[in-house]
Amino acid sequence: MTNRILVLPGDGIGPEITAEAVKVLDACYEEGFDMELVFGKVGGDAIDATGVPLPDETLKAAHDADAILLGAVGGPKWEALEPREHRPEKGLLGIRKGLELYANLRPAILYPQLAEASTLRPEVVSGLDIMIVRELTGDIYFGEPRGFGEKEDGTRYGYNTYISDEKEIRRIGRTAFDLARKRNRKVCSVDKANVLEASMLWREIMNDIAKDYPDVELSHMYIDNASMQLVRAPKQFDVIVTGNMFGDILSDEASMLTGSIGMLPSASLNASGQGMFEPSHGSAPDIAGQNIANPLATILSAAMMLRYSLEAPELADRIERAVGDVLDQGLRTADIMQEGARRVTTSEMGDAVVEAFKRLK
Ligand SMILES: NC(=O)C1=CN([C@@H]2O[C@H](COP(=O)(O)OP(=O)(O)OC[C@H]3O[C@@H](n4cnc5c(N)ncnc54)[C@H](O)[C@@H]3O)[C@@H](O)[C@H]2O)C=CC1
Ligand SMILES: CC(C)CC(=O)C(=O)O
Ligand SMILES: [Mg+2]
Repeated sequence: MTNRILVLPGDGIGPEITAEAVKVLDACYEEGFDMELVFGKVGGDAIDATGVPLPDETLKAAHDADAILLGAVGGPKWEALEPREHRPEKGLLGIRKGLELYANLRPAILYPQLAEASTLRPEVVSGLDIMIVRELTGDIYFGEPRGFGEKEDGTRYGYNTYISDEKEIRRIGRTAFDLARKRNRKVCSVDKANVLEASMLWREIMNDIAKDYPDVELSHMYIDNASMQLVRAPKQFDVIVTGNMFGDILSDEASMLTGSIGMLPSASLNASGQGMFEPSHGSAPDIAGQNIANPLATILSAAMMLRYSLEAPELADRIERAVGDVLDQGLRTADIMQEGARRVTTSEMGDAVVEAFKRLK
């Protein structure tokens, strides 16, 4: 069966990094992986072409695809655009919601070759392998009402609603516990249940789910403490399960433990296993167009796509080994550059991964 992959390069460094992941997918194709790539527009790229960040055509193509590979969206060109529903980020959120991609998996794995690139001492991070499970279609990013208002005295305000419902909490909780069973059987649920009602319900439901998983250890941590613990002693964590906003922030923090945000891939899955795969970072406008961005997070996201949505785990393993191989060779983009290593461009890094992939049959 032909695997239909929708590629959405997006904005900023998006086109540069997705091009490198596509090279790796092409190498899979050359070895018999049956796929068809379809290209589409989202974010600022779509706004420039059609006036909206998520054209109907893109959403339909997303529904029709077996998996989606996305670069990143957003940038200064569109950040003050009105109406705000038409800003690039709404295109990304629209796909997540439209396909009900509620389970965002963000693995923070330290490649041993990058121990020196981590912001923490090697002994604190060596062997680091955390799975952050972030709820992706609820929380304050989607809660209504939201908007701006004005008080009687003329003071303006902005407001959002943090709402978590039982169904959403249960399904993401189960995702986390199921994953923990395949790992080290430890789930840490991160919330702010000392202050927020939405978090109090979250914690109650997590405790309830835990009754079905007596073999998995559940702990709870407040988000402020978790942010601190993640840089104090990150190896205490196995699976972290948390809400949309806390997970967004914690995963960027965790990325620095692995050397760079350019190393952190992600999978966003729905109940039928369909998924969107994208690096955890944004469109990096500060380095866009210079061929210096790290494409490895996107290449590793393509590997997650092969593992989680397209039933080709052996190709996923091989891509991950190829990434290890290029790091062994001492090849580094600017963000993970180390003394004695060889600095390479975005496209040189992609070429090197393809070369290693072909060699590591
Ligand atoms: N999934 C998405 O499409 C996301 C989009 N955004 C959007 O991206 C734009 C920029 O947001 P920022 O807050 O600056 O976050 P960002 O993640 O784009 O960049 C933060 C910093 O990390 C660096 N960086 C990011 N990816 C890199 C890579 N692959 N290689 C080397 N360095 C890398 C950037 O150069 C920058 O210094 C905004 O419009 C934001 O809304 C932000 C996060 C996620
Ligand atoms: C548009 C943002 C919510 C995207 C983001 O920062 C993320 O998913 O990490
Ligand atoms: Mg983010």
